[in-house]
Amino acid sequence: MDNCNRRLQLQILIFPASRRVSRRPIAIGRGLTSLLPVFRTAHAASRFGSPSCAEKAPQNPSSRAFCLVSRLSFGVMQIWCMEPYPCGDRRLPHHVFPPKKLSPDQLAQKTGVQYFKVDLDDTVAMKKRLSRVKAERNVSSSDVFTISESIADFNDKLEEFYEPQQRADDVVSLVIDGSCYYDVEPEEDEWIRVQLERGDLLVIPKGLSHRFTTTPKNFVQMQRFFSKKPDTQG
Ligand SMILES: CSCCC(=O)C(=O)O
Repeated sequence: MDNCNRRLQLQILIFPASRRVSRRPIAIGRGLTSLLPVFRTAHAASRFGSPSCAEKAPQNPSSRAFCLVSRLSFGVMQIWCMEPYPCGDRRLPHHVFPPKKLSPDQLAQKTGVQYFKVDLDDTVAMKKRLSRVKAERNVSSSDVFTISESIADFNDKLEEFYEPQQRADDVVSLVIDGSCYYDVEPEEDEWIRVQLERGDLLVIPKGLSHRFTTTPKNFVQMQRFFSKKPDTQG
């Protein structure tokens, strides 16, 4: 064994993998340091879309990694380009590589999709925003839609909602609790993923191909607004 290999082996013996991860960034504080392995798992999950790599992603869909990373995004809506043929769990992020994020303005320019942040605790502001969207989008009714893994046909529902749809009316949704993804397809096989959380209001213009799924939290409650009766929308 040459000197170089001997040094490498010594390093591995002295700092086994789990310790090496948490040693280097000690200067940034214990709290964040302890999150690093979590970030790494989540990053791996989001970076890779191939079947082999998807297997490296957290197996438990309501994983701690996802919840922590999503909480650390500080409530700003996240939008990114998705790989065209995602393999494995559709609730994983399936970023293109290298990841490409979009701003709400870029999303609007590219797809016509509009996004608003609504402060659900400020009733006056919320009503103002909603009545504007309702007037502009010709909304005549709404319902409250909840999906969670406690419902009997949860997986069937997810299958159903992940089928690409094109609606004759705008799709208007306000997330009241939990989180979800809407994927929109401005060009064939070019998917953009929008992650919505509490207070996010999204308007998908009529005719734009889109699909829906939960995040790994498996729970979302949202108010959906219709220009026709809700029972026409499944
Ligand atoms: C969970 S509601 C989402 C369904 C949908 O995308 C649609 O109705 O077009």
